[in-house]
Order: sequence, then C-alpha cells, then structure tokens
Amino acid sequence: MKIALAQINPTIGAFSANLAKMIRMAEEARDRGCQLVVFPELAICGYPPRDLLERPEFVAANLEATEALVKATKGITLICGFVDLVREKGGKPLRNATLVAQDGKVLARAYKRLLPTYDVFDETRYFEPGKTATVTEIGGIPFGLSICEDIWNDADFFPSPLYDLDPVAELVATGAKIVVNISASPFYLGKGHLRERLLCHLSAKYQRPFLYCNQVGADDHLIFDGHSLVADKGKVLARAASFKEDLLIFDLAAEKGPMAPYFERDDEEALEALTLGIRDYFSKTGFSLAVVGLSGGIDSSVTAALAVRALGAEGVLGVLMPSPYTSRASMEDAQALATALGIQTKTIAITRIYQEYRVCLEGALGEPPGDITDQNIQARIRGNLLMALANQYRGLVLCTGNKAEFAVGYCTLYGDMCGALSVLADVPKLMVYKLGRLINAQHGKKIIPERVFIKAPSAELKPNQKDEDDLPAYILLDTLVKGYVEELKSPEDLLASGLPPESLEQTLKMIYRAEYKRWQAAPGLKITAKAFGYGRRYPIAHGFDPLKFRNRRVL
Ligand SMILES: Nc1ncnc2c1ncn2[C@@H]1O[C@H](COP(=O)(O)OP(=O)(O)OC[C@H]2O[C@@H]([n+]3cccc(C(=O)O)c3)[C@H](O)[C@@H]2O)[C@@H](O)[C@H]1O
Ligand SMILES: Nc1ncnc2c1ncn2[C@@H]1O[C@H](COP(=O)(O)OP(=O)(O)OP(=O)(O)O)[C@@H](O)[C@H]1O
Ligand SMILES: NC(=O)CC[C@H](N)C(=O)O
Repeated sequence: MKIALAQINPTIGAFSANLAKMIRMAEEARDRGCQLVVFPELAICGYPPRDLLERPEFVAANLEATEALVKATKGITLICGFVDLVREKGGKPLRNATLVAQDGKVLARAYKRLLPTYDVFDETRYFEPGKTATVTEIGGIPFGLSICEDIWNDADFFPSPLYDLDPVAELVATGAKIVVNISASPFYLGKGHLRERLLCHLSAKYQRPFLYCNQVGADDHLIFDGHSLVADKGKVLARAASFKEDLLIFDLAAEKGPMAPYFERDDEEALEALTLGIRDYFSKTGFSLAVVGLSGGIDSSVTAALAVRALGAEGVLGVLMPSPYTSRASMEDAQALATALGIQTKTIAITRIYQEYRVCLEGALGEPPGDITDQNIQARIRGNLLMALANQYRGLVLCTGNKAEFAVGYCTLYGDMCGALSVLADVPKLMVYKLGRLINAQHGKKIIPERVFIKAPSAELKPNQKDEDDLPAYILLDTLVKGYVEELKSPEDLLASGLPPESLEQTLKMIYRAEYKRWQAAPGLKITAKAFGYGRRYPIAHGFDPLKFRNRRVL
C-alpha cells in the first residue's frame, strides 16, 4: 500500500479554499498510485479556530465542507480532521474529530482523547474528549486513529502529569497494526527533533509504523512547521519538507519514502519559521506591503531582511526617520541595508515635528518635558509616521522589538510598539545577532553592514544613550528570561546557577512591571517553548512579589 501524508497550509475558516486544496491533493495522491491520503488535525477548518467554534454557522460550514470532501474523493481512502457534533447531552457540544472515508462513504469516526489546555492550547473550552480507541481496517490492515496530543502521554518517553490514559497503548491493545496521528503541532525551536524522538520511540516500543501528518503554515502568532513523517522500528523512514506544503508518499511494503532534509542549527530553523510567519500573516490578512522603520540597528535590520525573504523586495518599504540624536553612522547603515536588500526607502526627518511637540508641551507644562517623556515623544512620532505610510499605501507596520526588550518593557507604548506584527517578539537578543550573521552568510555578501553587529545597541533617544546603561547586559538578560519565563525556574535556582542577584532582582521587577505593555502589544511570532502573549497569561494588577517568596516550593 502507498500512503500520502498531505501536509497542507489551510486558512482558518476559508472552507472553499481549504476544500479545493484538499481535493487537489487527494487527486494527486490517487494519480501517483496511493491508496490512502491523510490530512492534518482540523484540516478542513484550519487550526486553531478558537472562538469561531462558538459560531454555529462556522461549525455547519465545516460539516458541509467535510461532506463535500468525502463525496469528491474517489478512488482513494481519506483520513481527515474536522469538527464533529456531540450528539449526547451534557458536556461540550463539539468534538475534535477525524474520519475515514472511501468512495463517498464514511467508514469510521474517531475523537481526540487528550485535549491540551495549557500554554497556547485551549481545547477543553470547546471539545468533549473521545472515550474509546478507534481502530479501522483500510486495505485489510487495522489502522489506529489518533489526533495530535493523543501521542504525547507515553510513560517511558513523555509521561504527562495532565492525563491518566495513554491512547496509543489502547490503540495497540485494540489491534492497531499501524498508528496514524493527524496533528496541528505548533513549532518552537527544537520541537521537530523532539517529535522525531517521540515517534521513533513509539515505533520501536510498539514495533509498528507511525504515520504522522502535521499542518504547515502560520496563524497569527503560531507557526506550524509541517515536518510530517513516517517512523518505524525506531527510525524515521520518510520525512516531508519543513515550513512548506508537501505531499509525502510512503510505500508501506517497500518501507520507503522521500526524506526531506531537516535543520541542524537553531538559527536556520528560526529564519525559516519567521519568514513563514510574516508571509502567512500578510497573505492570510490580505496585505502585501510591510512598512519598517530602519534605525541602522540590528533589530530593524533583521526585521527588514526577514520581511524581504517573506514578501520580496517590492513588498517592503524602509523608512529612515533621523532625529537630532541619530548618528550619521546609523543612517548610513540603514541606507546601506536598504540598498543591499533592494527595497524602496523614504526619509522623513523628525526634528521639526519633535521640536514643535516640545514647544507645545512646554507651554502646557510650564517646564521642559522630562527625560522619559522626551524620549517617548520621538518614538511616538516615528510610530505615527509609520502608521500614516501604512494607511496611505495599504500596508502593515512591522514592530522590531526583541524578546529581551519585551520582557523588561524597554519599548514605548504607541511608539516603537505600534504596528501589526511583532516579528522578533520571541527572539532573544543574541539570536537576533545570529540571524543577522546567517542572513549575510546566505547571501554571500554583506546585507547587514558589519558596523551594525559591533556597535553597542542604542535607542538613540538622547545623547550617548546605550541600552546597557538602563538594562543588564543582553547576555544576562537573555539567560534570565529563558530561565524565568521559558523554563519557569525559581529565583533560587537562577541564583544557584551563578546569575548576579542585582541583575535578577532588576529583571524580575521589570518583567512584572511590563505586563501592561505586553497586553497592548501586537501579536508576536512564537519560536520558543514559552512566548509572551496568548500562551502566558499573567495579571496586570496584582501584588505578588516574586522575590519575597523565592524560597517557597510546593510543586
Ligand atoms: N499598569 C499599567 N497599566 C497601563 N498603563 C500603565 C501602567 N503602568 C504605567 N502605565 C502607563 O505607561 C506609561 C509608561 O510607558 P511608556 O509611555 O511606554 O514609557 P516608559 O516605559 O516609561 O519608557 C520607555 C522606555 O523604553 C525605552 N525605549 C524606548 C523606545 C525604544 C527603545 C529600544 O531600545 O528599542 C527603548 C526608553 O529608553 C524608556 O526607558 C506610564 O506613564 C503610564 O501612563
Ligand atoms: N532613526 C530612526 N529611523 C527610523 N526608524 C527608527 C529610528 N530610530 C528608531 N527607529 C525605529 O524604532 C525601533 C526601535 O529603535 P531602536 O533603536 O531601539 O532599535 P534598533 O536600532 O532596531 O535595534 P537596537 O535595539 O539594536 O538599537 C527601530 O527598530 C526602528 O524600527
Ligand atoms: N494540537 C495539539 O494537540 C497540539 C499539542 C501537542 N502536544 C503538540 O504541540 O504537538
């Protein structure tokens, strides 16, 4: 039997487009001699649909599209994710479902049993869990059906404290000779390798093949890498492309299929992920022009280069906005970057507007604006001008702040925080530099001028300003943010690992204080296991002092 894993990039709720794509893929799989085509979790409506699931017409449209897909798929068996209704009373009204269909007939339905409700996932908000293991025969072989999280509670590899059942073990006990897992598994750095290890482990433990079909594409802050695969006897036997659509064909008898390469390096993976994140945000919201303020610093340089990768040079407008504090070197570097990228630029000096603001404010205040007020005026003038250009040219502004800055609130509300999409919001500062180096290496020429890498980061909002006068050194800040935010380490553990107490104290205070800014920030592309935003929900108004209770531990 030849099997096709159809790794598609659906758009949430674009039922006609998703259906057409799926029919096309199923026909291609059939024409290439496959007997079975598998689509990802909730493929028909796209993952995650969130509260669109509360709209009965959304659920109805998903059922109609699913029925149309079942009818249209001829000469090949189909496995596909969709939203099904719960027919019994009590509990949630919907199920995260999969069906097996052949020549217009549904042969089996199965329901997701483990519903992730942590980090970015919210599935118990909508779905009722499946109660039983479903095994169904296709071409005389018993296939066990599972959906994404269902494989993530293995006692020997990934014991989850959240669940008391192991759907894979039940499928095998029910007679499955092959396990299919349809997924919408969001990307973070290292996730692909983790998934490969899990699936290899499962295939070795149960001595049977695992077919894993994952969604690809980006939805708001989430990026899906695809990276579908077939594992058997502890090995990956076939692998689909990462970060793009693919039809992975696997010959079960010959145990053979194509093997797309996978990334060895974090920066290479991050580069592709962020590029896809920008591209899909624009294409799925109907825009094609990114407006980026170019300061000659590393953050805006990398953001602009990523935007060019995603949208092409004609899809990016660079805006240079010098103030009295902007160095000549910064503007030279910004212009050199724009020239190397081949993007159009506009230069709007902000000195006159800035002076006019100061005059007006001084009239109202009876004294000159204070230091921070004065700095923020500049950032807000720039934000305003960028939005004006976005309005005029029907574009979207890209925010350039990195994860370290977001963590401590080193950014101005309605200033450099203004924009549609925050490209580097989950990228630690040192990774931004790595991405810059990689961009230059890939082009074989200096896209980002060398000076941008070696000068000290500065917001250039007052004379001789350096980020590290206001903040711990970025190497420390990145480490603290990783430990405290991503790995949930306690202050005690961070101190025990040798981090300076004063930097820890300063950083934790700033992290908690900046929560209000992050609530108002543009969505940021997630590339680490714990990003700010949807998957990290902290209150703004609270009285918790993270240092006061630093010795206490109950978990
Ligand atoms: N809990 C809360 N809920 C809602 N709003 C709250 C709030 N607490 C304060 N606020 C408001 O927020 C204001 C303070 O926030 P905001 O106006 O943004 O300003 P603020 O955080 O005080 O200052 C901005 C900082 O970011 C630095 N910066 C700016 C631009 C670029 C860069 C860079 O390197 O990339 C760095 C700049 O040097 C400065 O240190 C307060 O005056 C108050 O009105
Ligand atoms: N002179 C400027 N011209 C155009 N945009 C600017 C200018 N100064 C700041 N900006 C915008 O505001 C953002 C924040 O400024 P900031 O200078 O802190 O960041 P950066 O220069 O990109 O990186 P770094 O933090 O390494 O200096 C910039 O990324 C840029 O988009
Ligand atoms: N859609 C899901 O069930 C995702 C959860 C799963 N653990 C993953 O990220 O791979």
